[in-house]
This record gives sequence, structure tokens and C-alpha cells, in this order.
Amino acid sequence: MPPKAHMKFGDGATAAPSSTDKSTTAGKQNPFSNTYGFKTSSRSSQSNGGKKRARDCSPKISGKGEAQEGLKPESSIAKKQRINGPDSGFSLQKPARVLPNGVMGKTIKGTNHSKAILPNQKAIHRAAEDLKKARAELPIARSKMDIRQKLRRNDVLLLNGETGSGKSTQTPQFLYTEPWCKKQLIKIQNKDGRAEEVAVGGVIAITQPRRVAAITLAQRVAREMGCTLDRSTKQGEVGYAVRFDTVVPRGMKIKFLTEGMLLQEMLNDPYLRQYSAVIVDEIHERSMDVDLISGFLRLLIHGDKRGRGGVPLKVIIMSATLDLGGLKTFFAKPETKPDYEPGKNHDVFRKEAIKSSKKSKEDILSDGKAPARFGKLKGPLANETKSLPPKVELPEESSSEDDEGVAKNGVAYIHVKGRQYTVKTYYDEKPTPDYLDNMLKTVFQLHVAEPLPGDFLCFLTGQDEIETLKIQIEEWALKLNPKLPKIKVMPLYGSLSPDAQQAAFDKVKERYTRKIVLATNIAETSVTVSGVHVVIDCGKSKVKQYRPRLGMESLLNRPISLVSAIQRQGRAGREISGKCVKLYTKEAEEKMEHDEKPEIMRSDVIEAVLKMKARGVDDVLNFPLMDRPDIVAMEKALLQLHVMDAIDDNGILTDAGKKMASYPLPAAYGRVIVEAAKNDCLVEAIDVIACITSDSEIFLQPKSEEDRLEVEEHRKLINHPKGDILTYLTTLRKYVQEEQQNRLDWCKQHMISSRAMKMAVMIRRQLHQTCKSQKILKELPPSDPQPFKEPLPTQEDTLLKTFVKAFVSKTALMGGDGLYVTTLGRNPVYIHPSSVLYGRKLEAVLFLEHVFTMKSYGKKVSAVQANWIEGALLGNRDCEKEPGES
Ligand SMILES: Nc1ncnc2c1ncn2[C@@H]1O[C@H](COP(=O)(O)OP(=O)(O)OP(=O)(O)O)[C@@H](O)[C@H]1O
Repeated sequence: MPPKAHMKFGDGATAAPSSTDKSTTAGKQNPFSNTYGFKTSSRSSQSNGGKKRARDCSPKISGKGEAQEGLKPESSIAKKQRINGPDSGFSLQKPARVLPNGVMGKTIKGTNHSKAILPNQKAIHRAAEDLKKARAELPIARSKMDIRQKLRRNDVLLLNGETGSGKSTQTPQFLYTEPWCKKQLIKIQNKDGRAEEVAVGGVIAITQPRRVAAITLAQRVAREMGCTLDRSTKQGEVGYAVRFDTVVPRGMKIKFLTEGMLLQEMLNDPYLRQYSAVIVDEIHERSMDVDLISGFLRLLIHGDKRGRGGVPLKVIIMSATLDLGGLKTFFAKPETKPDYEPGKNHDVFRKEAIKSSKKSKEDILSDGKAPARFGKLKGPLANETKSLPPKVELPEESSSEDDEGVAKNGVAYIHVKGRQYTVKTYYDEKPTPDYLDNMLKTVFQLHVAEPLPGDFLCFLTGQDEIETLKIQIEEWALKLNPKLPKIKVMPLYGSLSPDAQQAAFDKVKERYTRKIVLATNIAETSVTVSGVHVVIDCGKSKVKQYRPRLGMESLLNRPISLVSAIQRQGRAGREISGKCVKLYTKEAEEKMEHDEKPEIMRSDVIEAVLKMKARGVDDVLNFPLMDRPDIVAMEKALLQLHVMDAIDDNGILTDAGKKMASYPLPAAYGRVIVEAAKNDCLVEAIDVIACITSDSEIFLQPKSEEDRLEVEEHRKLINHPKGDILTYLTTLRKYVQEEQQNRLDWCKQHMISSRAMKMAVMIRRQLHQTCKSQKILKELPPSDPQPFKEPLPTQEDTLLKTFVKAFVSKTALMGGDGLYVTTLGRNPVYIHPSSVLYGRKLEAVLFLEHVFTMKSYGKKVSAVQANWIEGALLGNRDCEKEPGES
């Protein structure tokens, strides 16, 4: 609870809550204490439509107004909302049902099941019509013909446009009717040399770094095109594919999908035959998958097109913060001799980008006027400053075209200037050590000052911070002056259920309420969170870092890059002019790295190498990567794959390797599955892997001592003395022995994430099916619930040995000084407090994850035997020794 001394906001002199940290309170006295509320009518009368609405939304007025809104003529504000916002048009009419794409539907009498809603076609088309005007006003609309022309004459287009200019939603819609986008029946020669007729093209793929962006963009584009899109859609022009959720309707022309899904599709369709074009969106994120996709696309554009019957694949690369120089040379026709050097692009990009950022400092996002609300501020918002331009100019020669508009190097380029709405940026005056505390205060300062409608989107580093801040905001909100708008806090992070994620995007339904979305960087690119006017950026994010010395990956909290700062800022000003409040100084921004190092250069590349091999790349060292990791790292990955039997002595993918690559899992878990199939513990191994690779932690941490004692009591029944692997096995089996309707209670009792368990069950089902189709699982296990069966001690050891085989690099032995040292590298490692083995001294341990905080910790730890490790290192699968034997 916040300290009692906190006054209610609006109680008079000090509206800002007091802080335990006096230094951060200084200079942060709430400047709005006398200006909030609805009395100062002069402010409201000066306001724009949004501010006027704040008055309309005061409880008294809105109470009356809302009841009659459906009858009232549509106000100009409501009309504006309807045009710009996804749901606002219908919120006035109180439909009985709203379809997942935000469009009204009719319910068939006698049923209330959502699938039974017949979409009201007229309403859908009217919604699309209403959006037309807003679409026509997007900056990219002016480039429509140019984009079409360039792609008629060239196969590659680099499209650089500012955040919110309309790239993701409009580009595929400009292209799907193009003549080159028609599906064609083509005769090709198949592997056996025989002629075969295949369909090529007809669909445009557009990749997104994250599932939430793929789904929300698909829904928006469907709405703009006047078609339905939900899980029951059978016919329609727009679809999407993300893990565990694919909607691919008949007649689909545009498909949003995650980068991982496109790579997965390439396993079965290496020539991407179903596509006429692939749009790679947000390439600046430089995930490992996008780097691999870029390499494969380069091979498809410039290589042998026989697999596509000679039909070219168009490639469009898009970003607001695109590194153009390197990409131009990367995709250029080899015969034009671009000065592309694999593995060296990141530095080239960086130099060009920094040079360009320094060259031009005009504020392209700002309208140049001080915003009325912040004109006389003190404290963190006082230092109003102009934002850095997010664009990077393309070097002159690259746009050179012949008279027909054909780019000499095959790579066309378009820069879309401007965005629809302005964004004002504000910086902290001085650095603050506790960004969470700073965020909390800023949220309330702005809440008091900012009119409704106007939701906030706050960027934080991870789930824990988000959940902590959510509780704090909700506690503080209880103390607010009741005249102020209510607050609804919506978390948004990767491991939330899709429905919970979607809720953060929906317009808030409660009256006189401000939505405050607390997000990780999953909301950083591509997305439009409806209703958001203000972005608050903590300036940090969690970054995965490979530590070659330790041979392990860790998650580190780091300042974001300039590119991320621009993207975060770009989440404001999408439906109306906005503000971005940065919880760092202008100087700190100037010192930011231009961009994040590409993932492939800071990660263990074993996954990348396996993915390349599985997609037919024999010579991985010469695969065209924009940036190639250190040759030593690549060789190490090849060696690891060889040790795992994924590749043979000649570097050719083995059957085991093919299987490993087919699971949507890190290579080592794939290896566990292959090994478990041999050791007759496949079903058990799948249960454990499903829990571990669920997208959030299964075991929740008790928040109080009381909770801890209670949970410990319940968890005694699932905690296993041999460690976390067997604890996961017990947990999943105890969970699925419960009837569906009891599972939530069971999870609550054991403080287990019900959401994570549901995901684990889905992963488990997917793995059972894949293994069955690979014939390593004879039959699918009987469906749940099944009675709990404890494995025999020998079965437990077999399972642990199987994991040791795949994770031998993550084992440690007890040293003479009572500390664990890793088997490879001899580095000290400690058992993490979250492990059931915390504090135990054992002969040897296996840990599946590693984190580096104050110390080097192993997580998900199991007790193993030194001779199993030795056996695994020697590749001796049959190294048998009884427990306790020295
Ligand atoms: N889900 C949505 N709800 C409401 N408006 C949306 C939605 N998606 C897009 N828009 C509108 O369309 C505009 C263009 O969005 P789009 O995603 O195409 O831009 P973009 O150039 O790809 O931006 P970014 O580079 O930030 O991803 C937004 O600024 C917003 O006005």
C-alpha cells in the first residue's frame, strides 16, 4: 500500500503522491494541482475535440448523454472517432454483439455462441467505407502509384516511411490486385525429373516480428477491406498465421505472419510458391529469423527460379528506421558488383545512419508549437525538446534508374515523407535512478493533467515490473479525487493469453475511464493501440546476450537504442496528435547506440545454423547473411550440432537433425525429443519440455511470507527431490489428472500460472502430433484427464540422462570448496533460489537455463551423476552406473 501520508489528488496543495525517495520527488512537484478537474472552462474551450470530450465525459454529463447517445445525431467528435478508431463508431450504437474485428453482427435466435453470429455484411462494408477517408489521408496514399510502378519494373523495393505513415496496413492493399500477383499454374520439373503442374503466387505475405502485431494488423486490414476475420472465418481476403493460431480463409490474398512462421513454411515450401510477394516489415529489429529470411529471399531473387517455374518473387523491405545503405547492396543484383561484404553490414548501416541523423535535426514529428497543457511545466515535463528524425537518407546513387524506371542494381527505393499526426516529446531534466518510481509519478501527473479521451501506453522492461507497477497504480488510484477519471490498467506482455493481449488493444468500455497500458517492447513496433495519445518510455529493455566465455545466454536490462526510442515514440499520434514523455534526459538519448546489435551477432547461433541446414544450405559459412557472426561461433555451432548427431561428419543434416529442426523448439530440446524416443521416455520428455517452453514461468512467486508458507505446503506434493525436471513432470501430470473445471482452482492453490499450464498443454499436443507423424511416437496418448502415475526411479534416471545428453554444456560438478563449477569452462555457477534444489550440495547438477544477475545462476536445476556427464561427453549412450557409485 502507498504510505498513508499520500493525499488524494486534488486535495489541494500537493496532488503528487509523496515518495520514499525524496531526491526523485524534488523537481517533480505536481504542477497540475490547481489545474485538474473540470472547473476551468477556459481551458476546455480552447481545447481540441479530445479535450472537449473530457467535459462531456464528466460523470454527470456523460451519465445522461450516454443513455441517449444512440438516439442523438452523431457529434463531430464521435464521427472523427468512428473514422479514425476501430470500435468507436459502434460504441455509440450499443450493438448486441461486436465481432472480433470490431464489426456488429446479428445473433441467430436461440443461440448465444459467438460463432453463430451472422456478420452483417452491410455493417462490415459501411465500416470499410468509413475508414476510406482516413486511409486516403495517410502519407503513404500519395505514393500508391509510385509503389505499384516501381514493383512492376523491379523485384525488390526498399520502403522507408515514418512511423504511422501507413506502410504495414496499406502496402499489401496497394499490391494484391497487381497483374504480377495473380495465381498461375506452371509446369515445373520435380525432383524425379518429371513434369508437374504447380500453382505459384496469388498471395502476399507480410512478416511481423511479433504475433500480436501480426494479428492486430490482419484484423485492421480485414476491417479496411470490408471482410470478416475471426477464428471461424472460412472465406476472406485477409488471413494470419502465428503459433497456435492460424486463420487462412479461402480466397486469401494478404497473409500476416510472424517471421518464425514464414521460416517454418519454408521447410515444406522452400520456393515460397504460394506467394507472389513477401513484405518484410520492421526489418530494423534484426531478429535472427529476419536475418535468415533476408538471406533466403536474396537466394530466391537472384538464384535459380526453376522451383517457382521462373516466376519472380517480389520482395519489399519496410521500416521507419531502415538501414538503407547496407540493404541496398545486400539485395542488389550480384552482376552490378555491389560492394556488399557479408558480415560487415551492421557497421556500414550504423555509420550511415548516425551520419544522417546528425545531418538533419528538423523536427518532423512536431508542429512546432508548445502544447497548451505543458507550456509552463516544471519538473520532468518541462524540458520540451524536439525529436530526432527517424529517417535515414538513401545514398544518392542507389536511386539511379533507367528511362523505364528500372533500378540499375535491381533495388528500387521509396521514401514516404511525413506522418498523419504530430507527436511532441518531453525529456527528464536529470537522470533518475529508479525508473519504476519515476514512471508511477509521471503516470499520475499526466493523469491529472491530460483530458479524456486519451489513453496512456507505458513501456517497461518485463512482466515483473509491469505486474508490480500495475499493483502500485491501482493502489494509488484508490486515493484519487473521485472527480478525476477512473483508471484501468491493462498489462501487455508476450506471455499473456491472446485474449488478455487483445484486451489491451480494445477501447475501454467503462465510462469516464482512462486506459493505462503497461507494455514490454512487444508494443514497440507495428502496432496501433487504440485510444493511446500519450506514450511514456522508461528507456530500457531486456536484451538477450550471449556470453561466449560462459557459453551461455543471459537476459540483461539495458538502455534502449535510438531506433527503439523512435519506434516507441511512434506509438503515439496514430489516431490523433500525441505526446511522448521520455523518462530519460535528452543527453542520454544522444548517447544511445543507434540500434541494437543484430540478434545473430549476440546469440548462440546453433538455432540459426540448424535452420539453414534444414532449409537446404550446405555451406552455412557462405550463406548470405547481412551480418555474419564470428566464424568461431559458427564453427562452434557446427561442432555442437555434430555432437548432438544433428549433422554427420560431412556436415550433412542427419535424420535426427531433420527432426530436431522440425520442432518449434530450441535445438537442445529437439535433441532431447530425439534421444527420448530412443530411450523410451518420449511422453515424459514431452511433458517436461511443454512446461519449460511454455511462454511464461509456470511457478508463480509468492508475494508474502504467509502465501509462501501456504504454497510450500501444497507444493510439497509436486516438488521432486531430484530437481526441477521431475517437478515439471509431476506438475503437468497432476494438472491434467484434474477435470477441466477444477484446473483453475488447482492452479490457484499451488500458485501455478493457469495460463502457462494451458499453453503447456497446447505445446504438448502439438509435439505429440509431430512425433506421431514422424513415427517416433506409436500412438497418441489417451486424452485427459488421466490418473496420476509416478514414474519408477529407473525411469526418472533415464529421463534425466536423456536431458544430460542434450544439455551437457549446462552441467556443473561440485568442487572441493563446496561450490559448483561448470563442466565445460570451469566457471562458478550457483543454484538459483527459484529451484527446488536451492541450497543443496550435490555431486553434479544439470541446469537448463542461465541468468547472470549479481552472480552466475543456473535455473531449472536437476540432480545428476558425474558419470552421466562423462558418458554424454564421450558420446557413450550406454554409460550405466548405479546411483551413488563413485
Ligand atoms: N488497429 C488499428 N486501430 C486504429 N487505427 C489503426 C490501426 N492500425 C492502423 N491504424 C491507423 O493506420 C495508421 C497507419 O498504420 P500502419 O501500421 O499502417 O503504419 P506504419 O507506417 O506501418 O507504422 P509503423 O512503422 O509504426 O508500424 C495508424 O497511424 C492509425 O491511424
